[in-house]
Amino acid sequence: MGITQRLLQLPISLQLVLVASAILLPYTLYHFFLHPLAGLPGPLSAKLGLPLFPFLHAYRRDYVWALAQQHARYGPIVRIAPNHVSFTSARAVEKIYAHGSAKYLKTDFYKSFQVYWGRPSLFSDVDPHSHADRRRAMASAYAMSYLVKLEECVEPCVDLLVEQFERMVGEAEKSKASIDMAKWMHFFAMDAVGELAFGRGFEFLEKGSDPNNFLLGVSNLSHWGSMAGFLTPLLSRPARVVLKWLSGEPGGEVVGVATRARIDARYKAEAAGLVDRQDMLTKIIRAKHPSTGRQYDANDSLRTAISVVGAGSDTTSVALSAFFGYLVRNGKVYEDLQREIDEAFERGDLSLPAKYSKGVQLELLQACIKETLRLHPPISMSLPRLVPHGGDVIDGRFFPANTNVSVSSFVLHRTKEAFGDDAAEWNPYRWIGLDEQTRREMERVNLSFGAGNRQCIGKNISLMEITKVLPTLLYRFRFDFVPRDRSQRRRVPRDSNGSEAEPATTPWRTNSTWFLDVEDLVLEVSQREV
Ligand code: HEM
Repeated sequence: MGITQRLLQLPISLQLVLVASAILLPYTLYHFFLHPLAGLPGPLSAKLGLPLFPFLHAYRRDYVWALAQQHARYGPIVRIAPNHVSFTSARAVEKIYAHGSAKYLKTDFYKSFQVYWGRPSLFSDVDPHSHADRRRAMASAYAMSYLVKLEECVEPCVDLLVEQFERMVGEAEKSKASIDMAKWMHFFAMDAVGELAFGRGFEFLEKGSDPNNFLLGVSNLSHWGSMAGFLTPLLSRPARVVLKWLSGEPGGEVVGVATRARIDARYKAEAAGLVDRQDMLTKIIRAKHPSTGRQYDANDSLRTAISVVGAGSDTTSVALSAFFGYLVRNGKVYEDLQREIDEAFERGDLSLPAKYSKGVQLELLQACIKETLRLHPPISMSLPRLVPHGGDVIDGRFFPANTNVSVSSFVLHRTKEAFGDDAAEWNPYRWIGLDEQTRREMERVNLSFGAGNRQCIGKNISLMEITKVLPTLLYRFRFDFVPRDRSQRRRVPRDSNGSEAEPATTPWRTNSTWFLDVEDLVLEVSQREV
């Protein structure tokens, strides 16, 4: 009997396995032995040609910790997917995210968001020319000179947050309220961004709740985006359905539903000449395409405003929550910071709510914010870029054109090479009293807001929000972490080093999707005598 006949006599399932192996074998052998990245260390799946490692850990919401483990095991250069290399050195940062250079472009990873919303936004646009046009058109909405106007829009949210805390403390037994700071910081950041980008907050602070599961929708979208990014070329309709199922309901479409009506109403008011409010939405609607001079249409404005919500809400809320999570565990810093804030109020430098221009002068406060963003960078995904035409040398090794390369801020910021022996610790004093040279070296490896042409355009807005709300809350209230036993926790907490933490001593749970989310940060809040 010939070999073909013998094979045909095998059970059909075995025949299918053999056919699949015959097709896949050359593919895996190529990736293992012949691919230009073959020989680089990394997870086996990458060597076999499968993007399983990043996808699986995005799905499990533990991407940053898994990546940190790979680097601890293999060193500063790791092949994490068939065509994706992760680095952890200052030299790689300088090459990949060089300032003033558009050589290394964003990869298809970002296109997953285009697939979701139909067209690119300022954040997800991978084309350097249309991105440059968008960035120029939107520059005035983010300009430093406009910040004072935006600060006025955010102020009612700070007042409302304080009122709600006063109410909760007033109603609590012994005037000590257990408040989930992660939830309330999320409400604050989302309402603030709503005021800026949609002309009105989303009423989370007013209601103290999220009846339409809007925040869950944003969080599920962030999970979706982190998984989908690694599969972009394969994002067929069935794959999208499966990803949607994996990331859960509701999806990001709740954002579109909640925001469309606001944009339409503002367009009508704008046409009738009834808009005198100076917020980002005014700028977004009036923005003109730099080349054609034409205004963007309502769909474009909606996408731009949604991208402000996507990029500017969870990031700020994560930063605020992480700040409290670290502060309550560091008594000495808390004491010093409280003194700095109280003295500023006594001198009359700060008033309620705190002004950005004054808060920015508080040295320790600013150091605490910087340190929080260092150790807990709110964007948890690495920011992949394409090696340009002709290939390039990174970290002493040549990489061919179109290799995906990235540096994870989370992993880089925790290396001793970047931040010294105590890199894994929250130590705000590291940012104080630096000579110019050391400060520049630390900034060189500080990727919290990204770097280069695609650096965060909303950095000043978010620092304004954070600098207003923190001294205001810390002046009015005392925050303590009261150890809780396991039965009081919704889930076993994970500390920011990724390990399952002792529930009694860890104030939060963290997750790594697009954002390094903070959850379940319940603190005991009481009013201070001021
Ligand atoms: C603590 C708060 C924030 C952090 C840590 C943060 C971080 C970042 C990072 C790392 C990037 C670069 C992403 C990449 O290279 O792929 C980025 C981009 C961006 N951010 Fe932020 N962000 C924050 C707040 C905000 C706010 C409040 C806004 C809007 C009001 C905003 C709007 C944007 C936009 C539009 C981009 C895309 C810019 C471009 O590609 O030209 N961000 N952000």
